[in-house]
Amino acid sequence: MGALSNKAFVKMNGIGNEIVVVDLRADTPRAAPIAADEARAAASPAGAPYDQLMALYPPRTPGTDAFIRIYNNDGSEAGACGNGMRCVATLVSDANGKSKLVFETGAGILNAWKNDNGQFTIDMGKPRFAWNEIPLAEEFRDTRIIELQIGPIDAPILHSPSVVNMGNPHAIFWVDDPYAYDLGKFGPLLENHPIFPDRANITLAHIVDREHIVMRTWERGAGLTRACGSAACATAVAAARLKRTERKVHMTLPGGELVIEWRTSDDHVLMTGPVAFEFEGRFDPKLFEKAS
Ligand SMILES: N[C@H](CCC[C@H](N)C(=O)O)C(=O)O
Repeated sequence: MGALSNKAFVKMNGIGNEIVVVDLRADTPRAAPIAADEARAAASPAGAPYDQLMALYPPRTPGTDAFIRIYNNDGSEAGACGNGMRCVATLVSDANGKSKLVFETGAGILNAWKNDNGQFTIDMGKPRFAWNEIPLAEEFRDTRIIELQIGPIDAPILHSPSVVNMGNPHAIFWVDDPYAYDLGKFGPLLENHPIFPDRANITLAHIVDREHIVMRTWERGAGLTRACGSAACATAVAAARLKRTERKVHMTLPGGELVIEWRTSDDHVLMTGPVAFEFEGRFDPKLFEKAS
């Protein structure tokens, strides 16, 4: 029997990024990682359709509140999910009354804290820029802009993205209007481009001024979403690296607004924004009969 069968879940969203949270911390014996076909079954219409599922496991490192595994709706696992982390932080804080929390994910340990307005800030850690850390399939000495294009060779439709690893791989294409492109068509081509051996999240971004960026994202393993928090972090960092913005910017995504700050003192990226509760439910065991 899989880890999700008959398990309670909370459906939330982080500015429209569809998030399902499952708390497996009290399971005995300790809950197993969620199999890819089980994650896909949970995302089906008879389950709880999501962009990301955040599964909470008992802490692995003393002093942390939970170990978190993040699943995309195609069953793949991700190292980071900014919007999902704000959802988890809100739930855990509501339950234990703490306004400062520490979580561990596949990408490392991260801190979260509640602001006076009730919104959570997530410390997403340090961005990484080396070509083999993104990762890219071939060496680029400068990842602020890399050579990559789609469309006709002499009139490319999208070209010259910035690349950043924010716990997961991101490519950001700078455009005048992120809504003027068929991202549903180009997103999968770029996500699966051979230059990205681990695939990549694909963002189209427009720099409005030195403190404001408009963007939208085709997510690796989840497709078009209304918001991707780690992409907002990656985009803010990439724009600041190009010296086109300040290190603190507000970001407009299809589902809402985030504030991103790339802190000078330690190079960590801080993401702040709202979350919303939608409903609670329980996964029907029948969903997983065909899943392993
Ligand atoms: N929606 C998420 C990102 C999910 C990451 C995922 N699509 C991947 O890297 O595989 C966010 O708010 O950061």
